[in-house]
Amino acid sequence: MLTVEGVRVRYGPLEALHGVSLTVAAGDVVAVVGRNGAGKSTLVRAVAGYLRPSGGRVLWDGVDVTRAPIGQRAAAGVMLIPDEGGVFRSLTVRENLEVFAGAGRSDLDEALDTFPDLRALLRRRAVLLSGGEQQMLALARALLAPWRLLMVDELSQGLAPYLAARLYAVLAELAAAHPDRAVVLAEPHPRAALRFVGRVHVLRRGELAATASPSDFDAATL
Ligand SMILES: Nc1ncnc2c1ncn2[C@@H]1O[C@H](COP(=O)(O)OP(=O)(O)OP(=O)(O)O)[C@@H](O)[C@H]1O
Repeated sequence: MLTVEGVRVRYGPLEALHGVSLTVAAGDVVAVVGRNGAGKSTLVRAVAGYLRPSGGRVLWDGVDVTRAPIGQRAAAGVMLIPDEGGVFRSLTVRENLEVFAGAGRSDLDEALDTFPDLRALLRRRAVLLSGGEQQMLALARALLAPWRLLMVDELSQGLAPYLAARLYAVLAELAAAHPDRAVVLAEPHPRAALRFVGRVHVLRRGELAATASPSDFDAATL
């Protein structure tokens, strides 16, 4: 489904990714781990189209989308929840969900059934939500879009461990229920995510340093 081939990304004079290659197949739930600054966010942003690689290729269903705009990739099912969550802070919870559900679609039940805590918050502005509630809203919104590849950058950031575990479990269940879908978790602190993923890609200083099964993954390799 996704093939990343030798992708390089530069920020001005700094090259943050030095030719990273990996694949994600339908049904996969994978973690991309690495220390702060290793290049995790850069990689998922390049896949989603927020950043233009300076080298290499991103293939989606075999089609070269390296230079395709974000909207075109999103329409094809490639979705990123960025590390700042990406919710519209001045809109209410309901409005945030409706924007993503698309014109004419009023059925928010699928997302609200998955995150029932949001039902009581529908009229609250996103800016007033706690960090955990904002993460739930960001994920709930993503569920309303027609995603096939969902990448979440630092899902566990600022969350209580029980809540992070619940959100990982929701994503893993969604991937299991829809074998044509895949989930990529970019995580600096991978321990809590490991039991939900089938594979771990370790990024180190902009390079893919290792790929391991969660049981073989050794945090010392970070
Ligand atoms: N907008 C930017 N301008 C310049 N350099 C950047 C920019 N964004 C990231 N970098 C640099 O690129 C490298 C990779 O950063 P990136 O954010 O991808 O790492 P990360 O693994 O996601 O880290 P973290 O876990 O801290 O989010 C780092 O050296 C970082 O300083």
